[in-house]
Amino acid sequence: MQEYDTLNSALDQANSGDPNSACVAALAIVEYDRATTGLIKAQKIAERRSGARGANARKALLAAEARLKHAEESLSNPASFDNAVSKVQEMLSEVQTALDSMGAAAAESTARRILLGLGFPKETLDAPFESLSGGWRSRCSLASVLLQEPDLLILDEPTNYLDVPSILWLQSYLLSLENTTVVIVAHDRAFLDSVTSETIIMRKGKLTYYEGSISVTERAIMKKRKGMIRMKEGLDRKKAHIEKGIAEGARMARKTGDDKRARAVKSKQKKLDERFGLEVSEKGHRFKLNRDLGGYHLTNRAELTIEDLDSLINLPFPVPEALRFPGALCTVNNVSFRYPSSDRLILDSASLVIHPGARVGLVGKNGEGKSTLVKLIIGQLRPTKGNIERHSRVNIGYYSQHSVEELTSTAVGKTPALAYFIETLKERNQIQVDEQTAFAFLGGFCLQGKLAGSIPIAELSWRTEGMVRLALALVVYPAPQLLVLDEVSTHLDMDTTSALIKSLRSYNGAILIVSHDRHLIQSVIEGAPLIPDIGGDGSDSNRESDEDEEDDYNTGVVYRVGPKGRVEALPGGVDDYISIVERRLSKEAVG
Ligand SMILES: Nc1ncnc2c1ncn2[C@@H]1O[C@H](COP(=O)(O)OP(=O)(O)OP(=O)(O)O)[C@@H](O)[C@H]1O
Repeated sequence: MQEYDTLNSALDQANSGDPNSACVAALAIVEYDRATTGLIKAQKIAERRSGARGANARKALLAAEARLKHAEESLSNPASFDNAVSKVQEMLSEVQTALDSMGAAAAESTARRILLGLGFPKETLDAPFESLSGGWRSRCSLASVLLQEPDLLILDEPTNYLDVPSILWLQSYLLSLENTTVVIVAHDRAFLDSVTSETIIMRKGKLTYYEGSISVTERAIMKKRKGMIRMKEGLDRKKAHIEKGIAEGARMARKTGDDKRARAVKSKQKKLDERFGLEVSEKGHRFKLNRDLGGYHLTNRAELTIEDLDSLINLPFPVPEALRFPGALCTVNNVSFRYPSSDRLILDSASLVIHPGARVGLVGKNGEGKSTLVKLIIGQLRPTKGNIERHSRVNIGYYSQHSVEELTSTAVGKTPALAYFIETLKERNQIQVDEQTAFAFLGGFCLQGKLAGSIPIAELSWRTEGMVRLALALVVYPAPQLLVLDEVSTHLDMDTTSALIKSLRSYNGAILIVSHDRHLIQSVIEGAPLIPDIGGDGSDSNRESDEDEEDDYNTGVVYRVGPKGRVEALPGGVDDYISIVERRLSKEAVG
């Protein structure tokens, strides 16, 4: 403490007078203080100890006395004082240069701007890091990486735990970095589409490079694949026609003993064997095997192979039974809510109706009350004011944000997925399911073989993803008429999210989704294409990639759970919400 006091008073001197002398004096005094403390300690030890240990202690005492003498000399000797001053000056100028190059003067204000952009409330900016929860700590780490403005910025799933306002802020921040190359691993399609211009897809251990964002890339792959399929169909028809001609010619040659015809047939067969296959190269010109494909080839044409792009993931959702009695599944009438432990009104006079087969999306900033509204809808919480009516026969399936955490609890984590699935369905839904059926069902969710039968849940190699699939399988197995999904895509990769979107789009039951994933809401609730048309030319070739899209998709309503507990339907859906947020962000940037 004494040393800090010395340094602090030196700092005061530095601010008011000669900084160099003050620094050197401070360092010399600190050294003198240390030496004095060391000497006192050494004296005490030497007094207490006898024998060999006492001799050692006395040696240490002599050393301490020597250090003290040296420190006293350096305080009084003008030559070493000057030497120290020039060394300190050198150090100070190096530090100053480094600080200038880092933009240190503006560092604090930039750090505050980044933290606010990533959603930190003003009052938490100066709170100790240890006091932050896990989600806020990750945001803080992201902020510190952004602050460094490196030449190469690698971000692994930066949008996890970020809400839409923070994601939009991050998008514009990344786009503003002129001298930084950014490499992003992410599953948020809308985010990737807005910030990336090149895509590397890793599949089956192979990396393939593409120009354009993920959606541009996927549309291009689909288009190329469609072209290949058409070409293959044409070739197959042509081949069948030639083969028929050859068979006919050979039959006639045999019947008439016509050698000339037999030779012509043989030549046709040779041509078919050697020169049949791919006719157009990737660049669009006429395909020549020896020019367009490296290596030695026995034939002149390459076999036309069409890569199977269909995702291996397929989440089979059972079909819910229609309710025999008509009526809404859930009606929220003027509901207000506050937690008993708090004064804050989380929801104020909220109203909404969910009809059978409806699509409902909830968007809003972190902490605005989306999950609270969901818990009221499913009956886990009761309104403080107003009322909620539920259809008397409705079966509700609820995937909570905490489903994965529940599965990591020690007791559950030791159980294999299959046993947990059977047991939980029995407990939660009074559904008895036999092993074979459960095994087959989990297989559809990529929990096959040992992954389902013997490996404990906590030891699954792709743990979180596997747990989301298990939790989801449990929620959809009873085929609920109302499926409620709160932040289901946070831990899913893009292939699984796409499979989930497909399953949800064809689900007959009503769906309520809470998500910060704009694409998930837009494609499930608003019926937007599975792969957005970023180019926007709307040509037939682009439509071709939407083979799974239905023209008469039952589009739904997106509600914003906003400030002061208000819940409002957004006529323009997610786009409206994005505009609201962008307006706020640009106001804040000006302010
Ligand atoms: N059991 C509780 N007791 C008191 N306050 C709570 C409780 N649960 C949640 N809250 C508070 O209620 C507010 C709304 O929380 P809620 O989880 O509904 O927000 P959210 O919009 O779903 O947020 P997120 O996007 O982060 O999931 C938050 O400020 C939260 O801290």
